[in-house]
Amino acid sequence: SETLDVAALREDFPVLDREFDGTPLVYLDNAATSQTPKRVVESITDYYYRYNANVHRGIHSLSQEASIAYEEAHDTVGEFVGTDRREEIVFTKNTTESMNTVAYAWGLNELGPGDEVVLTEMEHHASLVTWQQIARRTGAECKYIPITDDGYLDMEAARDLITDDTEMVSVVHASNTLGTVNPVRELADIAHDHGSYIFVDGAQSVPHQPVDVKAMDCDFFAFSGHKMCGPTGVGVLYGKEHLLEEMDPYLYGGMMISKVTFEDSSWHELPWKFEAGTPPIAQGIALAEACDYLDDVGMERVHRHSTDLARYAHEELTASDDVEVYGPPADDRGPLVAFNVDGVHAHDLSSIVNDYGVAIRAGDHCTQPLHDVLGATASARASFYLYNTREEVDALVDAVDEARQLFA
Ligand SMILES: Cc1ncc(COP(=O)(O)O)c(CNc2co[nH]c2=O)c1O
Repeated sequence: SETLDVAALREDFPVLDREFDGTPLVYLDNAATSQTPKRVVESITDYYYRYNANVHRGIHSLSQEASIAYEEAHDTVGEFVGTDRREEIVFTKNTTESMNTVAYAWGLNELGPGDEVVLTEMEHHASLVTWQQIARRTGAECKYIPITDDGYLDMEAARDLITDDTEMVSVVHASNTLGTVNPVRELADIAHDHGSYIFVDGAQSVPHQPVDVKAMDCDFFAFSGHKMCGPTGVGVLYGKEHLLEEMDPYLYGGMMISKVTFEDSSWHELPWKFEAGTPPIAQGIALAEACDYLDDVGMERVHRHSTDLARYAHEELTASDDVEVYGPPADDRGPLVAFNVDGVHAHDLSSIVNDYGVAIRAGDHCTQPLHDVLGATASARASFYLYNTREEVDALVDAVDEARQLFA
């Protein structure tokens, strides 16, 4: 069917049965981290119970099993985002480390005075602070594509800002604050027309919509396992093979080498060149399981379900004229709403709705410069996923109303 059987899916997530003093949990903080289905958790226990061993093909059978499972996990994760080359899929700790890998291994070597890195005003600190500091260390300059009043990227400004001096465009695919989904293929074409690379931050898009890195033509792409039904401790860096081939490693040590003498060393083949030391073996295998889980649910259905909930929440919250929701209109956004209620600080709001079992986030969502642009010191944010329901949106709206009464 075209819709999700949410009641059946919720059976996969025991944590959703939690109660606090008899009040059922209403988990609406999925942009921070998603919940983890039983079969993903079981893949971790199965690894530790049956074939825990260090990888990279130790001679013994247990290591062979662990190595093959870990290597094939790269294939499964690659297929999930549209590449059939495991050489293009590096497992890291998280999106943040994936971005730092390119900023250090490429940026530190290639950037210098006169070079420019073009970001957007809606970047997460994982890319904004990283490129800002690498630019500071190399003498390069960061520029920021502004957003329009209704939370879209100003594409006319983008065309002016991306020039032949631009060496890297780093852009969030789906904003974790505005809900804006950016035209990354168009941005990739503009970047490439000027001889620049493009890095797409997919932390909030891969969990929620079908992603094809080849159709997008991005040079680098990053996302995190814990936001897409996977465990914490594993992230992914996708890179076009020839670019990763040309890049120096980011971290040095065991596993990432081929030959080592006292004088010098040579590197292992891709993607292992970028996976120094003992990698997140169980986590990588579990991330592949999470990809299979989401494929079984159906990413088009996940996307439709989550964005429908965000649309409903937007409409219900803005029915009160003291609520401001940031970002694009209700019917053109990713699966989240960041908002403020006049007279109720976001932290107070999230604390009060928590008394009703509703878990949302309050703060800057690691987008402080964006909040400066929005003229808000903080915002509350509800973010949805495949296991949330319209009744849970109603619980949010009712709890917000309780907060409103308290502060009236
Ligand atoms: C767009 C975006 N980029 C990068 C990251 C960093 O991911 P990590 O390295 O796995 O932490 C996040 C996490 N965003 C959030 C983490 O907590 N609340 C959030 O909105 C994000 O939303």
